[in-house]
This record gives sequence, structure tokens and C-alpha cells, in this order.
Amino acid sequence: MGKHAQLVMGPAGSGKSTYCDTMRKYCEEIKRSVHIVNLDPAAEVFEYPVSVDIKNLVTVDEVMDELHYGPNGGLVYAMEYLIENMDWLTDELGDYEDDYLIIDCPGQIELYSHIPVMRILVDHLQQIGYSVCSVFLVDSQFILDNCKFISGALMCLSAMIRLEVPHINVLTKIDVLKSSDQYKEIEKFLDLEVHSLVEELNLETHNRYHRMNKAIGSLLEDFSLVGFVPLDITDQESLNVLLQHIDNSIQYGEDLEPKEPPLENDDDDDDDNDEIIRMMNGNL
Ligand SMILES: Nc1nc2c(ncn2[C@@H]2O[C@H](COP(=O)(O)OP(=O)(O)OP(=O)(O)O)[C@@H](O)[C@H]2O)c(=O)[nH]1
Ligand SMILES: [Mg+2]
Repeated sequence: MGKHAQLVMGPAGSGKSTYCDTMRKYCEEIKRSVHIVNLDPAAEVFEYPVSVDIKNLVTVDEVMDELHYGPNGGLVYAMEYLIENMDWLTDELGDYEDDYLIIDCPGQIELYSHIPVMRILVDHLQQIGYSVCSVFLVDSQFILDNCKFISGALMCLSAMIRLEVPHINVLTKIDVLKSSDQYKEIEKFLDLEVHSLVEELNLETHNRYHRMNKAIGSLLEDFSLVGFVPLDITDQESLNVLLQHIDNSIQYGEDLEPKEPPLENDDDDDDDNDEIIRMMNGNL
């Protein structure tokens, strides 16, 4: 079956732990054996059953007490300690060799942007045989206008380029948007027209920034890398579509029995496929 893992990352409060629990429940419903790994040494309360917990190796509280670090320095130290003790992780994961892993990561953005710990972790998981997909969560409330979108997209691009593994960006808390009238505003970012985005940015910013707007637009367009899959955790179909993206990216299930092709006049399946293709075009 092979070893597969989702590495769930994203800024503080973007919904990582909620996602891990929701995805675990969904996977269990579709009879996929899943275990959650907590890699947040500061996590206090878990909604999900934790199979492997970094807190059995190191906690931020211990680092703060013993070394008199603050919370952020303590977290960076704890993650570096994990990297120095990778054998511990290998041993712990050994109990779940045939299962699908969902790895809940800490939210400090510097871990993804300019400290190599996540890259070293990903390399190690690959060395011990895991196909890893990075699932990068961004709170949909935080990309509701053009400037915020650019900032969110560059953050995702930075993590994507640093990690060099299949990467899916996810917009979380769509259920909150749906219950307001803001959902329409997010649709343009799902089907991104970089040209019109740059034009709108130019209208919103001083002339002196227009060359920069164009350069950022070209960066996003040339790499065609930044797209988002919206996730409404209250909607099973939304979870299904996202999981298919992730499965495709790491070839999960390629050695399983092939599914029956849909009947030609099966309209529901056609709609689902159209939705996936639309999102794939927007994403990778
Ligand atoms: N309505 C709604 N609330 C959500 C969703 N995802 C997360 N939340 C809420 O957002 C808050 C933060 O969610 P967490 O899952 O703890 O976020 P996190 O990324 O793990 O946070 P850190 O571990 O602190 O970085 C919690 O109050 C969640 O209940 C969602 O999809 N919909
Ligand atoms: Mg969390």
C-alpha cells in the first residue's frame, strides 16, 4: 500500500487542528485507516486521538523553564530538538507503517519561511519511505481583498518552493463565509485572472508600486503555482474533492482496485468531475 502522509501547515489559527480532526473523521467514514501525529510542542488540548505526540519528546514549556526562552524561541528550539532526534520519530511512526498519517504542525510562520526545520522533516519522511503532500491552510477571511490575497499567495509560494513536495493550498472556514454575503468575493480568487488582479491592484496602490504589482503578477502567472482549494468542513463533498486532490498528488491508492468508470449518462458524477477539473485548473 505504501506510506502516505499529509503534512498540515499554515499560520496560527488557520484551522490546522480542526482540519486534522475533520479529515480523520472523513477518512474513517470512507474506511481509510488514519493516525494523527501531533508535531506542535505547544499544543494543549486535542480534539482528536493522538497516535504520536512530539510532547513525549519535548514541550515548549520545558524549554521555556529550563532555558528561559520565550514562547517563540522555545518553539523553534523544540522543533530543532526534534530534528536532532529524528530516530525518535522514526521509531514512533514504526507502529503505524501501513496507515495513512495526518501530521498537525505548529503555526509559527517562520518555520515555513526561513528556518529549515520543515524541509529537513519532509526530507526525513521521504527517506523512510513516505509520500508526503504538504497541505497548506489559509483562513479564507484573510484573503478577502487583493492585497491580502497577494500576501497569502506569496506565503504559500514560499512554503511550496522551500519544501519541494506535492503541495495543496486550502482555503479554510468557507462555512463562515457562506453564512455571510462574502462568498462571492472569494470566487474570483479561486478562478484567478492574474491580469485583472494586477489592474485592480494598480487602482488601489500608488504609481510607484505598479512595477512591483506587475512583477508579482508575473511571478504568480509564470509559475502557475498558486491556487486554492476551498474547504467547507460542514460539507462532505468539499472534503471529498480536497482528499481527491491530495490523493492524486501523492498517487495514493494507485495500487488499489480501479474504480468502475461512471456511466455515460450519470449527470451527478459529471458534475463532480467538472468541479474537480475546475479546481485543478485553478490550483496546480
Ligand atoms: N467555522 C469554522 N471554524 C473553524 C474552522 N476551522 C477552524 N475553526 C476555528 O478556528 C479556531 C482555530 O482553529 P484551530 O484548528 O485550532 O487552528 P490551528 O491552525 O490548529 O491553530 P494553532 O495550532 O494555534 O496554529 C478554532 O476556534 C476553530 O474552532 C472551520 O472550518 N470553520
Ligand atoms: Mg493547532
